[in-house]
Amino acid sequence: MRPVLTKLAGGLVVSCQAPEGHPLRSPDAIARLAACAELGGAAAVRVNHPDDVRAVKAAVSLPVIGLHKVRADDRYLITPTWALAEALAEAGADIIALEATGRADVPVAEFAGRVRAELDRPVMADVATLEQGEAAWAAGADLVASTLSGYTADSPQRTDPDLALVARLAAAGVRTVAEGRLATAEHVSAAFAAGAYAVVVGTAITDPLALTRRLAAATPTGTTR
Ligand SMILES: CC(=O)N[C@H](C=O)[C@@H](O)[C@H](O)[C@H](O)COP(=O)(O)O
Repeated sequence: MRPVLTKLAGGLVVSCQAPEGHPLRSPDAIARLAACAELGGAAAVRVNHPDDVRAVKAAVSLPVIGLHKVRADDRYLITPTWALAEALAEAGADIIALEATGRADVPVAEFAGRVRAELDRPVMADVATLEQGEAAWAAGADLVASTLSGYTADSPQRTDPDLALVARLAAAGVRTVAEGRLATAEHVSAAFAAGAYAVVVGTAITDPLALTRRLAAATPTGTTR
């Protein structure tokens, strides 16, 4: 196993991302979120776009999982092309996350193989289903993440983490990362109990806008403001 992967074992990965229009949308703000993650005990961070990867690499010594989201008709795809993966490696990403739902430009076996061989980086395959996860693992992905469950038509639509998928992937011998809607310490513990190798938490740590909206909506005046 590549050394960087061992650093993630049993650890918390903090996803430090902010979309266009968000008050935290700047590489400097993302780097500050990553610094908080490092001080707080995260094992790694997950970062969108080469500009943010560069800023984070300069600010922290944690491993960086790089991705590049591309807007499609229905949702964001995760690093769906070779050129985007190449740019993330150039920016210093230690692990490349990519779309492994069948919607990348190239089949997952070819994509994962090229990232590992030509970019010399481990691959985190973002999937929505057990079948996609098993296929990505068979294709040589180093990590398989439940990231996209709940965001595709072929996966269960739910508001809590898909820990059933995590458990099934882990039981199939896949090195599995629990990602997507983990929001509490109980979710984190349950993900490891289900067999996760690592967990990723984003919104619940790094998006004060979403957190404010959720709690403001629970106030008597929240819905009228
Ligand atoms: C579906 C999709 O595009 N997920 C993205 C993947 O990088 C991010 O928007 C999520 O914040 C990340 O997966 C962490 O999940 P959560 O924020 O729920 O903890």
